Order: sequence, then C-alpha cells, then structure tokens
Amino acid sequence: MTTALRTRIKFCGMTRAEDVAAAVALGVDAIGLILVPGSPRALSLSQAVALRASLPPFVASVALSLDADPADAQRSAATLRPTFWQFHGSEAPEDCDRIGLPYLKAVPMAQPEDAAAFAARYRSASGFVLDSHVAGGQGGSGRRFDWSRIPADLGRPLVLAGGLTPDNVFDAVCAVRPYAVDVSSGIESAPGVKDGDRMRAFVAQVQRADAILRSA
Ligand SMILES: O=C(O)c1ccccc1N[C@@H]1O[C@H](COP(=O)(O)O)[C@@H](O)[C@H]1O
Repeated sequence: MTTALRTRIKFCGMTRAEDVAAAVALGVDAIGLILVPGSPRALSLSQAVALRASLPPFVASVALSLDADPADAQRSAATLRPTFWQFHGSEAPEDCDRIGLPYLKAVPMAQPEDAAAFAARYRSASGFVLDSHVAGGQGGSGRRFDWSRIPADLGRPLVLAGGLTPDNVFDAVCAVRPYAVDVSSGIESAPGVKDGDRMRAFVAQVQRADAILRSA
C-alpha cells in the first residue's frame, strides 16, 4: 500500500455545533456522530442530522453504531446520509453490506484475535478502525492497546484509535504510520465536551509527525 503524505484525522463523538466548527477550522478530515445508546456521546438522530448539516464540503461525516438492529441502522442511514457508516460491534459482514453506504469496521484489539483474518471476513469494508475494545464492547474508553500487534498490511486503510491524546499521537503516527487517527475522549474536557486547546494540540502533533516522516 502507498504511504500517504499526511495522516488523516477523525474527531469522533462530536455533540456540540461549536466543537464541530472548531474541528472544521482546524482542518480535520472527518467527524464522528455516535448513535450508540448509553454512550456519553450518544446523539438522537435529529441531533446527528443537525451536526451533519453544519459540515462544509469535503469534510466527511461518520455515523457510528454498535450492534444496532440492521433495519433500524438502515433507516437511520437513509435519514442521516453520512459519508461513511462505522460498525463498532459484532455485526456480521452481510449486515454491514446492507447499510448501503461505504463503511468502516472496528476491530476489537483487546483480545488476541488475528486482525488480518478479521479483515479478510469484511471484504467490502472501506477501512478498519483498530480500537482497544473487546468484541461487542464500547469504544471511547481512552485506553490504548499494544500497537506491536498491528499486522503489517491489512490490505485496506488502517485507522488507529484507542486512547490517543495530544501527548501520544506523535509517537503513534511515527510507530504505526496509519492512514488516519481517530480520537474521542483524548480531546475532551468532559465526556462529550471537546476541548479547543486539546483539539488544536492533537492536530499540531499529527502534523509534526507527518513533517518528520516526509523528511526522513
Ligand atoms: O466514543 C464513544 O462513546 C463510543 C461509544 C461506543 C462505541 C464507540 C465509541 N467511540 C469510538 O471509540 C474510539 C476510541 O475512543 P477513545 O479515543 O479511546 O476515547 C473513538 O475513536 C470512537 O470511534
């Protein structure tokens, strides 16, 4: 796979219009909208629609569900029309296909599963979000996993998630060289409330890593 000249950035778990505007101003590539009941970052469908509608062109929206009823997820997708759907649970590949949108599949890295075999099951996924959760467990935990367990090439874009912060994302990008990084709790001042300084610092650290990798 070709090495990208810059690492894409997704800010997940957006709940407030002002945080979305700040993320857009910082140049992030995507925002995540969580449709998982019980998450401190959960949105109603109408709240998600409003945040998605506030995005300018060329900033992607990613709606996230976890073991939702497939028919419910399809209805939500038809209303929300995000750029991507992210399946964060134990959804079967056939149910992911039924969403009718390009999708990302989260890979639970908390357990010793062969991530490459997992990737082979989800042949139509646009990319894989490697997170620190157990299968069927929630993300947004702020926990890291052992990056040395990441396979060399999953054959599709790798999105690194799980416990990323402004303090460790430089090392993460240099060590893993992911296609994208995905962060939720690491840029918050409280669950669901993004922090402007932490968002800015996170982007700056990714850009610093990219500049070093480009010059190497
Ligand atoms: O953020 C959540 O509340 C959440 C709930 C249910 C499933 C996934 C969730 N978030 C995803 O988990 C990763 C990692 O989060 P963190 O950076 O460790 O806090 C995040 O990028 C979301 O994609």
